[in-house]
Amino acid sequence: MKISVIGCGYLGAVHAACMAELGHDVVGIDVDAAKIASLAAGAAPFFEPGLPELLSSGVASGRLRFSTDIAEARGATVHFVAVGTPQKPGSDAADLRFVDASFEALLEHVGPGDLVVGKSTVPVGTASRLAETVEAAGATLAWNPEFLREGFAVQDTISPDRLVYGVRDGDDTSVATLDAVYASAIAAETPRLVTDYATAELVKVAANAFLATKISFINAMSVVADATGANITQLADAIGHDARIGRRFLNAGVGFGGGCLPKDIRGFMARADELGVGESLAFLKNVDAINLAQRERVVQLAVEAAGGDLTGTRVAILGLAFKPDSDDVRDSPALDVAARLVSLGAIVKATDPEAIETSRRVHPDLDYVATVDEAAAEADIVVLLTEWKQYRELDPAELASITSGRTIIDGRNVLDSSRWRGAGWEYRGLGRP
Ligand SMILES: NC(=O)c1ccc[n+]([C@@H]2O[C@H](COP(=O)([O-])OP(=O)(O)OC[C@H]3O[C@@H](n4cnc5c(N)ncnc54)[C@H](O)[C@@H]3O)[C@@H](O)[C@H]2O)c1
Ligand SMILES: O=c1ccn([C@@H]2O[C@H](COP(=O)(O)OP(=O)(O)O[C@H]3O[C@H](CO)[C@@H](O)[C@H](O)[C@H]3O)[C@@H](O)[C@H]2O)c(=O)[nH]1
Repeated sequence: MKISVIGCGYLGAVHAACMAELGHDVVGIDVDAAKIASLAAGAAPFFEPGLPELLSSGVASGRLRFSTDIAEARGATVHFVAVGTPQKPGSDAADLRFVDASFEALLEHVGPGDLVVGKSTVPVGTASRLAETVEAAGATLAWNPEFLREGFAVQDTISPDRLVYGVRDGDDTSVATLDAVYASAIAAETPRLVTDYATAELVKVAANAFLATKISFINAMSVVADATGANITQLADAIGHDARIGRRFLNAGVGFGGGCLPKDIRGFMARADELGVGESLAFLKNVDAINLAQRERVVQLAVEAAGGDLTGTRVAILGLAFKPDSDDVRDSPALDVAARLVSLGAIVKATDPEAIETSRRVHPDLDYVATVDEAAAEADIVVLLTEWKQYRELDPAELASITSGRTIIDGRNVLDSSRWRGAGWEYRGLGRP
């Protein structure tokens, strides 16, 4: 099939490359000329495992092209829209200006019978509004929310755990078109749910709200664990054995960040307010507040370790990305904590395997170093904030040979506390006695 993908960021670039991998003829379009130049050369403009291989093979095969010219969408029959929907400046609501602009530009180039497919995460009600303009242009709209996780984006796109198609009632043609797009997943019997627009939009934000709630639940438990000497990891293991609860997304730590969970729960609350049902989502305010408080807890652990005043204390920060296997620092708890420690007078050296350049764009003032050794040299306190594999596997004895202090703050609760204590370190986690 001939496919266009409008918006080639963390979602769209992966989607375009995966669609080409599945055998489709794909053009990816973005207004960011630098991003398109990189993609057109077969190089990933951000870190995502598996993406470089798909880009280079797709571009080499001729099945994958990139352009800044929206007119290149002409000729495709399925058009995915994957532009950003960030938080509106000064508000909790989603900013739809990129969605509106991309639809306006795209609709000048769609043909009769084309299918426009919304992938961006949008406030419920957006699709039915956009459907009118799409239909006026002779095309049809479907909303097909995306559930991929950064770090696993390629596998999540090729083999999703479910597909959701939001379509007009009885629109079997769009369902058949999407089934053809996702033929390999359909053949693998991936659950596929056909819904109306509103349900498809809500499925997406409800899923993220649930995940955020699960993380804040365990983080709230970690506060109680700290107050009682209980161990949050054992608690999570124990409740996680209950299949109704499940162990995944019960890792207490510095909390959730990224370009999705934080802004999606806020956008969901803002939309619910507009709909007059804000009270029903009031609990999400606590989810957000608990999450942000985790960052402060880590900062306080550092203040305590420094004897009450961080002025002049040398702190090594390990990890800046919002999660491992990503260079994304949008709303990253790690980068936020690093900046707060600096503002409290600490002398911070920060490192990350992939996220230094992206961090530098947000906080050019921070002192970035390439390796753990450089960050930890002479440090009084070491703070682990993103659980990259290489940080989880750190050898406490080796690290002790280069640091001045012996305090490790495990902001992700991933280190073996007895091993670190056994090697002479003061170990501090969140809810870990
Ligand atoms: N990142 C994820 O893991 C993920 C997963 C599921 C859903 N989503 C949703 O997908 C959407 C995109 O997220 P993202 O993380 O890829 O954002 P992003 O900021 O990385 O990418 C958005 C891209 O859209 C481009 N763009 C903006 N206006 C445009 C226009 N008029 N025409 C063409 N391109 C335009 C930008 O230049 C940018 O490259 C959001 O709604 C997000 O909530 C993201
Ligand atoms: O037990 C856990 C699990 C995750 N996190 C944090 O939660 C954040 C989000 O993690 P994750 O959900 O794995 O990453 P994303 O790539 O942001 O993916 C989420 O957001 C995407 C965009 O909407 C959705 O498509 C995905 O389904 C949804 O998981 C990260 O900061 C993690 O460190 C925790 O603190 N504890």
